[in-house]
Amino acid sequence: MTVQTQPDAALPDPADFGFSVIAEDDLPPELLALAEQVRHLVEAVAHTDVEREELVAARGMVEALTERLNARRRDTTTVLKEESPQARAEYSTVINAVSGDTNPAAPPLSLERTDDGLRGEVTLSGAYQGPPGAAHGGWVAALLDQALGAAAGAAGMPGLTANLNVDFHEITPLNEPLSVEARVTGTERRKVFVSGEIRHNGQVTATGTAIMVRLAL
Ligand SMILES: CCCCCCCCCC(=O)SCCNC(=O)CCNC(=O)[C@H](O)C(C)(C)COP(=O)(O)OP(=O)(O)OC[C@H]1O[C@@H](n2cnc3c(N)ncnc32)[C@H](O)[C@@H]1OP(=O)(O)O
Repeated sequence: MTVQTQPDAALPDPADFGFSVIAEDDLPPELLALAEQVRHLVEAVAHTDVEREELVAARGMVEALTERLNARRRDTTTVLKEESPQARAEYSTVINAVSGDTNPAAPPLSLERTDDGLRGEVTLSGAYQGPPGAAHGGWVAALLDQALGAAAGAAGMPGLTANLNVDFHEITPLNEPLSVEARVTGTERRKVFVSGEIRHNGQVTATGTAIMVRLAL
């Protein structure tokens, strides 16, 4: 198996598939701030134990706010074009469940290039709980899936996850900074082999490997 990258000119352009493409500058900072505030709201709703009258009042406010925000909606499939320091264009969905800055459901995980792949930090709030005090395994897998897929994309080989294996070595704690790393380990025709891990305080909590199948051009 060999690790190869391809020139930018050969990378698929999402616009060719009919998707709307926007740049980072097109996302107003006010939207990022709103999404962050709503993450706090979700965490508060998940944990609140206030009186029923307060719950009814809060629901009314959130209902009114939902109506205001729905006045103008972005297409779900909108793609974000990011210019990396190396000037290679990278693409991701704006409303990405794991890394979407404007998606309040996303933790969000943001990744940066390292010598051999990508690395990022993320903290999962109590809203991502599975067992008491620990992250839900599905979300641990989602962090790895995103990082592994992004590592293939950052290496010039964007694709879809065909197979994902996750080993859970320790519980992944909530409300603690986690580091996520991923890299390409090999290629075979359209298959891109990737591996990665999540660490808390340097201790590996979960490892993952995946096969990404490159988009057929
Ligand atoms: C843009 C960059 C940033 C993106 C970051 C996003 C991260 C998030 C990643 C995701 O969550 S992706 C969403 C979850 N994945 C999917 O929804 C994929 C659904 N499956 C498919 O669409 C197709 O099955 C797939 C594109 C993966 C493969 O179909 P193809 O018809 O294009 O491929 P084909 O069947 O010809 O197989 C190509 C190679 O992959 C191999 N392969 C296919 N499925 C496999 C599988 N499940 N396990 C192992 N190998 C598999 C297959 O054997 C073959 O290997 P060989 O070259 O050795 O012959």
